[in-house]
Amino acid sequence: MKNHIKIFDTTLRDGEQSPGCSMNTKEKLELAKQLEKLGVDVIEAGFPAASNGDFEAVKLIANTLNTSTVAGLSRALKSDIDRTWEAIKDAKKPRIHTFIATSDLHMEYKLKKSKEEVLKIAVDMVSHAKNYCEDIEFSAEDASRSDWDFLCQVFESVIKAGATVLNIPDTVGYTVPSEYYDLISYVKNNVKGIENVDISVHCHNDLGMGTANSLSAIKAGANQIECTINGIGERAGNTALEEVVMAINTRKDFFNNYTNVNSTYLTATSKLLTSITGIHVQPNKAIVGENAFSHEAGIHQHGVLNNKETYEIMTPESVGLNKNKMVLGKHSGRHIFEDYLIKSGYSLSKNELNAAFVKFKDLADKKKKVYARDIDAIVREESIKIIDTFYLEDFSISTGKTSTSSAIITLKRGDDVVKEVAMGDGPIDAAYNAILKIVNLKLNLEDYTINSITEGRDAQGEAVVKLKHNEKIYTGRAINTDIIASSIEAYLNSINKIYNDIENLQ
Ligand SMILES: CC(=O)SCCNC(=O)CCNC(=O)[C@H](O)C(C)(C)COP(=O)(O)OP(=O)(O)OC[C@H]1O[C@@H](n2cnc3c(N)ncnc32)[C@H](O)[C@@H]1OP(=O)(O)O
Ligand SMILES: CC(C)C(=O)C(=O)O
Ligand SMILES: [Mg+2]
Repeated sequence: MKNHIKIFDTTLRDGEQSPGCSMNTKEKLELAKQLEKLGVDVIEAGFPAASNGDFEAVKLIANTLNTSTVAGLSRALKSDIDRTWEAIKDAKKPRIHTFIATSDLHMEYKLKKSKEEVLKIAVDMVSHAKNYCEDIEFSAEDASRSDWDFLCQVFESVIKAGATVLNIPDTVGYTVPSEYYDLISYVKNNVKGIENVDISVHCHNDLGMGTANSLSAIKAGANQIECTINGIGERAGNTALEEVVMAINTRKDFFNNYTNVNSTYLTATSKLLTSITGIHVQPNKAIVGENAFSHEAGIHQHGVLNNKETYEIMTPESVGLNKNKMVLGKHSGRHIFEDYLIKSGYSLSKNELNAAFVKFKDLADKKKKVYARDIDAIVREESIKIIDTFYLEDFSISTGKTSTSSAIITLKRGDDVVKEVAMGDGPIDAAYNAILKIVNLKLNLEDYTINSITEGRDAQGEAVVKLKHNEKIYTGRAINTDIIASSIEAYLNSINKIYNDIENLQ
């Protein structure tokens, strides 16, 4: 029997506590809806007593969501709990989450209270919250640095007072996996009534062990993980949701657990958070980093070309990405280089390929990034076979919000100059339709992308166009600060490769 691990997302509360991650009501609601779509069990929407703005955001989220439980955080203080209930009372599934610190350090210096006082406050406030709501989570802040027996005493008492979820936070990211495993096991074995409540863990990343500690805790019997998208949160952040979900999915053999999260929405959710906060994910971040499914090393690329499982433990599709990325660089080998050239529509002899590969390696030694245009230049040098049939002489585009786009394209073929006009769904489509009238080919546009490869208002846009002709894919590329020009040139580049093949066959 597999066990359900509940995912408690606190991006909107602990995540929002990261410097620079404050969100307004509209942004919080948008993210909350995405988290519900992602399938998280509990969304901690905020700390209603923190500000009127947070109160309104939590209330709006509570009134909008349908399937996820909506939790609001409160100190162990009547006024905080009252304010939280006011915000979440209309939720389909409301939860009051209240907390108080149990470590000697926090009790002495922060709360200035004795153990007995803290125990009483915890019980009284859980009882107070229970008057409002059935679902009550109690967190013992700084649990991992607390006296274990005192912690058990507090937990046993709050269960009697009505707590339905016990959270054992590693508030300052201090613990390590085996110690945390022992702590969860100790609590499980020494708290009466614990079998009737959920055991939750909430880890921070100060030593980079948030995910490892959370996973170790579920091995010890925890059944709720508190986490955030992209791992944002206080200081070095919280356990990253995408990491625990994919670890549980990927290592079913080890954990024998499942979550309700639809992992194919992970990338979209991560990107939504980045677009709201403006805080980018590091490229080597597990699951959602730009390099998480990229390969640059030749030995790896060769393995992946033969069987992706050689170097990919999960598929890019399973996290909502289209495909992996093969980066051509100084560590790449002949197999991937040849594969790239074939997919780009080049047909080189063995000797040409070898010579181009040597030049590519020399260039990669000098440049940090080798772009497609660099490889095009190398290949063109090596293979005089690719001769442009068509040159772009001129273009003129007319487009607007309410008018249909039209394009006039002038191409040169040898000494002939041909001009055509066409309409289209947008300027690029109009331009491509005009070119098609001139080149007289039956083509299928398989893919079109435009990316900026430099920064600023004068950024260079690289257009990549994949055309299918007679079952073969031809990739055209072009770079220009004018993205319409680069789009037209990339299309022509692809067409010239097709013509090149046609002429070679004759
Ligand atoms: C580990 C965590 O992430 S805990 C959550 C942390 N999140 C936040 O703090 C964000 C929201 N916080 C806030 O907006 C503000 O801190 C507020 C509104 C909650 C309180 O603001 P203020 O009243 O100005 O107090 P301030 O933040 O300076 O100090 C905290 C007070 O709460 C007390 N306190 C701290 N934790 C708790 C608790 N769990 N239960 C009861 N009281 C607590 C402190 O002892 C201190 O009390 P004092 O004012 O009597 O000395
Ligand atoms: C409020 C609690 C759960 C918390 O964020 C922590 O202890 O880190
Ligand atoms: Mg926290």
